[in-house]
Amino acid sequence: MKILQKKGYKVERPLNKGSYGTVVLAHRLFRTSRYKDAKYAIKCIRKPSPIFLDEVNILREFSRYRHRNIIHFVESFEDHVYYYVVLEYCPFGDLYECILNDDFPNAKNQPEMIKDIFLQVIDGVSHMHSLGIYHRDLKPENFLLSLSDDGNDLVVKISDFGLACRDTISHDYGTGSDRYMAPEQFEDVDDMGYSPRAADIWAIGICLLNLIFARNPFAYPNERDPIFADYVLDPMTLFDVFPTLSQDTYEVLRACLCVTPEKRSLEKTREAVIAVNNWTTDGEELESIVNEDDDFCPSNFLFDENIVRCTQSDREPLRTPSLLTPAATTQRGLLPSKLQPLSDLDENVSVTSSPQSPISPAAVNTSDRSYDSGLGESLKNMHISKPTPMPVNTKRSPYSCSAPAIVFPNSIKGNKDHLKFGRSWCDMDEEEEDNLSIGSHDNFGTHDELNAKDFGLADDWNVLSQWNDNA
Ligand SMILES: Nc1ncnc2c1ncn2[C@@H]1O[C@H](COP(=O)(O)OP(=O)(O)OP(=O)(O)O)[C@@H](O)[C@H]1O
Repeated sequence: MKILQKKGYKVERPLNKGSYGTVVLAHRLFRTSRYKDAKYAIKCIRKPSPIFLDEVNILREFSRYRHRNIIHFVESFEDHVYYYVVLEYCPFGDLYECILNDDFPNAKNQPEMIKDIFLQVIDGVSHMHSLGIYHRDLKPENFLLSLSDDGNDLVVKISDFGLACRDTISHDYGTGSDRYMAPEQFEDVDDMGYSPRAADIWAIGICLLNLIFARNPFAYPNERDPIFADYVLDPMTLFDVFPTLSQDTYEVLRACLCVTPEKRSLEKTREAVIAVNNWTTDGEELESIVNEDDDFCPSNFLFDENIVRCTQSDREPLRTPSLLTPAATTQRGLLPSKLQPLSDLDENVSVTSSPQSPISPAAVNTSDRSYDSGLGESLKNMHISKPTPMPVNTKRSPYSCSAPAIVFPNSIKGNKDHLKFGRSWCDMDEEEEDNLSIGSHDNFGTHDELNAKDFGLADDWNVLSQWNDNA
């Protein structure tokens, strides 16, 4: 019961709730050379857990081959109720939070920062892949933010390896989060499996669009999403979805958001990012914006180190269901058995013409349907700052009037022995959301006496409080 205390940690407050348990902030009761930091994040995973061992094994490997852009694992232990994973604490939140709160410097005003952040993401992913580890759930929620040791730089840390694998070919279709999933990862098209490496590269392409536009391009990578369908036919339709998309950004996407997995390249993505002068067409070039007075300074962005910026449990939901292995009876039956033949980013496509309104095959072919019904509705629901609640266990097809509903399996909350799943905390059902809606952003940041009940963390929090109190 008092294992945390015995191990030298005192829990301060819950940080957030993930699919598998609660993450708490704890400080060390005494420091040693091994435990240099004052604060740690402890992921408390309720037993039984399908992911604990795999995640810890992968985290251990990262501690042998440390990288500044991968979360640092400290130790793990367990009692009869929980597994505990002790991690370095990232006090400045995750990228999702920054995008959602609009306090992440935007593409127009801080283009260099977007470049820096994204290059760090690429570095972290590249290191991970060099160790033969593939994340499969890369998304802004899993990019935590910290400061460099000298306090001058914002450092991105890739976290949450609960869905990571070492398979070069995976058959776990539907693993990850719909909006970030590569098409071949989303559903089984030809029973050939998919490359998790290539799937990760696709995901970071989506993350880049999140960073620049605070939106997701696709609700899910299936042709029943009209925007994705158009993209498959002609990638330049992205210029319709994001009217201020720059040619530079498009060049980056040409390297990572290829529908054909084999064409995705992390190295080419990196080269294209380095070459970016402007992310959007509504800003000036990087050089003219970043002058001496306006130089990037993390402390301006990050404010007070003591403010816990991450993990407000009341943050607006960004619907990104994370299914590890969807049940056989799920949306699979509702999806077309095969994707249409996929076109790709065409190396020969002329991109020198005005990118704003490409006359694309998709646009021509779909002239008889209401584009608004798909695009407008889709964008409305995809805009990160105005998310629409979409309970996990109810029909969800807000993207297109014509799209059949996707029904999540009831069993997702039931017997999990046969169904390993990962739900982002923001994909909770309505009942859970009601519990969360009471808390406020300010309260979380300013009151140490956190009312955990208001944040839906009551169960775990009460147990953890008892451990501390009884100690
Ligand atoms: N080291 C950390 N420092 C600060 N906050 C953290 C840390 N680790 C996790 N968190 C917070 O806790 C949340 C949940 O953590 P994590 O994603 O590891 O759990 P999970 O149960 O695997 O979640 P998911 O539902 O995404 O699968 C994160 O989104 C983040 O807000």
